[in-house]
Amino acid sequence: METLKILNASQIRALDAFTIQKEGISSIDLMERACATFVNWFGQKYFLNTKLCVNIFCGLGNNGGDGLAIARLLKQQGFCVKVFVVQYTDKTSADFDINLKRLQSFAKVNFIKTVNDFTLFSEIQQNNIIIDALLGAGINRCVEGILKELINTLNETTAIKIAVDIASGLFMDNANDKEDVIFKPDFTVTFQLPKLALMLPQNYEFVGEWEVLDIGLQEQMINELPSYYFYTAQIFPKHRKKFSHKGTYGHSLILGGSKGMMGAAILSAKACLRSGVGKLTCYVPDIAYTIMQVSVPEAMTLTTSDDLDFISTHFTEKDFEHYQAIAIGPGISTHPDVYKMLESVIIAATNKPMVIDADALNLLGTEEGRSLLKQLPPNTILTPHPKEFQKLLGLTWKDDFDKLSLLQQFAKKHQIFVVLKGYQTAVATPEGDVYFNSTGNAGMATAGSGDVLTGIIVALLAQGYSAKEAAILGVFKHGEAGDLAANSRGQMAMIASDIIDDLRW
Ligand SMILES: NC(=O)C1=CN([C@@H]2O[C@H](COP(=O)(O)OP(=O)(O)OC[C@H]3O[C@@H](n4cnc5c(N)ncnc54)[C@H](O)[C@@H]3O)[C@@H](O)[C@H]2O)[C@@H](O)CC1
Ligand SMILES: [K+]
Repeated sequence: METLKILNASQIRALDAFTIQKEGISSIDLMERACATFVNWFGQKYFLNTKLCVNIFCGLGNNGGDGLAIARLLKQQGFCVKVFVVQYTDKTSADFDINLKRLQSFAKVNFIKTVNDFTLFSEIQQNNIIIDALLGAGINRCVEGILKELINTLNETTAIKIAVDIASGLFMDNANDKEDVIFKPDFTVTFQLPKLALMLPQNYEFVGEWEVLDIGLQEQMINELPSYYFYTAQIFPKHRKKFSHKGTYGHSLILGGSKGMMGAAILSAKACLRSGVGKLTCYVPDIAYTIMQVSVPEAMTLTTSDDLDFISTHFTEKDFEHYQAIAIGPGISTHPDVYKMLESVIIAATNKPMVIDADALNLLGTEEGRSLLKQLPPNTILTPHPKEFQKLLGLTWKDDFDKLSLLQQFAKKHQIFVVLKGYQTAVATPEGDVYFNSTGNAGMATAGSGDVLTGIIVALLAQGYSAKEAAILGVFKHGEAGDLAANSRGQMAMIASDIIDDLRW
């Protein structure tokens, strides 16, 4: 698994300083390296678009210093560049000063002191570019005064907007107030590592698409610095053995379905079979026996014998002895008898890897259900979307940073994995670590998509992947299949079955 560690602003400052000391370079050299990397990225993206004018807005600290260096390097590459420095204070950083001198020797720099000076850039057009180098990682309060006016004005333009390192005004490690004025970029180009602020849904319009540029900060220190947060960049499944047979890859049990909701169980079953499991048994209500047998011929089917619309069986440990992993939830309904069934499963599955989803989460998210949480076997995987997670908690959160911390506490308290679904799905571990997923798209916000994920995860569990591997890899491959489906037919046309069809291992 390849992950990028997410470090906070002060850790990144320490990392910068360590790199400078270790390599025996000066901070201005590191800035130059970062800016050259940025300009290389920019050149690859906009090389053919010679007509565009690049408007670079610089603050007075090192983010502003970056802006000045980027201006110089872009000008050297033949881009049309206009530079604006906002003089909101008298204080400048040393590297800002050096880069201002370097730039002024061959380019004009416009200074903005008051709103009246905004006429200097009034002609920014639709196909122009704005580079935001006003404030970066050094921000310690919300923006005010001339900076606020400027950011509001820039946000109203139709130009393509690019933030250097992080959008000006956006806090890296904690929540902004709703009223804060923040630059709204189309792209955030951030240095070395992703930042926590880029992971959270509430910041979406202040991030846009984002990309990390490797500026060669010291790997050794990145490895040593502690963090709870990781971004899953790439992850590979294990190889299958040549002399293996279906017994090698485990037997999954999916408990799912009720009248009118058999689709959920079928989607889970198909996704499970497409994810390398050796054998699959689906336990469904009596009324759904034929439906399951016809829809998923590869799966064995067991049923209740009570003629009911839902599964109300009371399971014991013995019922599960032939299975390596269990999934419960897709389409089971929230009937009180189903709650009793769920309770029996949780008690009987003490030593089985298990994934709990959908209606099973709704049942656990009731007053009565929450008391069952402490009985969950360690390492159980829960896959709630935010609404389900809110019910599981029995309380709501102030903002996404608060939600994240509640997620970590919840996973730690119950010693389980919680897959909080959404864009950049967050997988929380019993240690309180969080892995943000890098695959997936809004086309996956469609009925049945979660059932597919449950099927993938239970297949991985049955094959002997640890709960951590199954949750992180499952989420990653689910998103990857979603991206393939979106590429072939577009996000709006996607349905959950397309995600199954596009699973590639
Ligand atoms: N440290 C390094 O070696 C490197 C730093 N780099 C750049 O440096 C940036 C960080 O630079 P700085 O630490 O100088 O900080 P910034 O340039 O983000 O901010 C400058 C200063 O503005 C003040 N400030 C904070 N909040 C403010 C607000 N709301 N309104 C007005 N002023 C405010 C603070 O005194 C802060 O130090 C990074 O984001 C990155 O762009 C890159 O050049 C890569 C290398
Ligand atoms: K910025």
